Amino acid sequence: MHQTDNINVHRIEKLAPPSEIKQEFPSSEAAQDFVFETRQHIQKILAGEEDRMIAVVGPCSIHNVDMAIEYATRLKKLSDQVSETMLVVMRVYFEKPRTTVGWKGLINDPHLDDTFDIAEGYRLARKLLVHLAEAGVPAATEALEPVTPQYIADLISLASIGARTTESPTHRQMASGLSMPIGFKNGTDGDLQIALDAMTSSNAPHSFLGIDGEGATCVIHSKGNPWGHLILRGGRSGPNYSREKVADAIAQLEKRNQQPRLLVDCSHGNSLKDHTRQAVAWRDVLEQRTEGCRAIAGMMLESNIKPGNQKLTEDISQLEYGVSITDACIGWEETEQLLLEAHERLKSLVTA
Ligand SMILES: O=C[C@H](O)[C@H](O)COP(=O)(O)O
Ligand SMILES: C=C(OP(=O)(O)O)C(=O)O
Repeated sequence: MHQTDNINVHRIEKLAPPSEIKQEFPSSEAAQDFVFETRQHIQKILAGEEDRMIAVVGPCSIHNVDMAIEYATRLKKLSDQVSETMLVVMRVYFEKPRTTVGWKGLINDPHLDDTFDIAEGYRLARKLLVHLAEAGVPAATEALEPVTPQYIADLISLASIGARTTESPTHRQMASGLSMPIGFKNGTDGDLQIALDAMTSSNAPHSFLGIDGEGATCVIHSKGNPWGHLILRGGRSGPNYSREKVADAIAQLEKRNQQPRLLVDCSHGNSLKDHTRQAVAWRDVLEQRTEGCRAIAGMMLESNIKPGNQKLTEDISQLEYGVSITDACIGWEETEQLLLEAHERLKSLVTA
């Protein structure tokens, strides 16, 4: 008899359920309150009820928890300085959707050596997220694997669905049940339609497959997520943060009776993947906002302790501390400069 299933599967491992990992790294009452309150502020900004902007700032990916904590410590100090004009949320991206193949992030491969110790990945992710929430640093992440939210979503204030998965019904369903506001990136080709459709889809209730806290397969009946928003990230057709492109995005949102609120990702297609161009996008978008474009609710920067990026080598002891192992990021000095500059320019827009 020929075997007809699991032909292309090498091995299947059981994974500790969310409840077990959460018990190891529980979130405190203070952390829960902090996440709850941060989400409320983000919602108010998205609804146009707060004059501040959202600034999602941080590494392309987290590959070293100590490094992430050092980054967060710097960011906390900086966000306190600019808190009157911006709600700074740290990019704490644990899952990387690759174009083809490559390291898929700290959760998938926490030891950076293709051992795929996912249970340890979830432990490290929770350990870091608990630390951040207790230190008063809000976390934003990309929601990629549909089971991951059961492990970490209680500690996340803002999520996004990436350019490669915005068109996926599975991700839209997952988004419909997530507890935090969720941004949808336009497609890698620059197409906005898939993100607009994703907002409509995730705003509706869905019944779909997922896991519960014990790791059992379940049917999840979601209510719909009313806090979907658009993220302009540029694409193969070029950047899409110009006045013209932003006006077109707003018109498309309005035509669909969707809230005309969006975030601009200054990296990816909007920087043509050249980190030195993120500042160009940042300043342009900031000018649009200071000229009165209220629909721009926030901006995103890929930033790290040191600028640029490096290849993930087999000998990880050779990795340079503070440098991204995925997309190139701006360094800390430039991050500080861009946020402080934005703070000065946004002051006049904030009513006491
Ligand atoms: O932000 C991260 C990357 O742009 C995304 O994961 C795709 O990366 P890749 O094209 O290097 O695989
Ligand atoms: C993968 C990312 O972006 P995008 O989906 O826009 O490529 C990201 O923000 O890490």
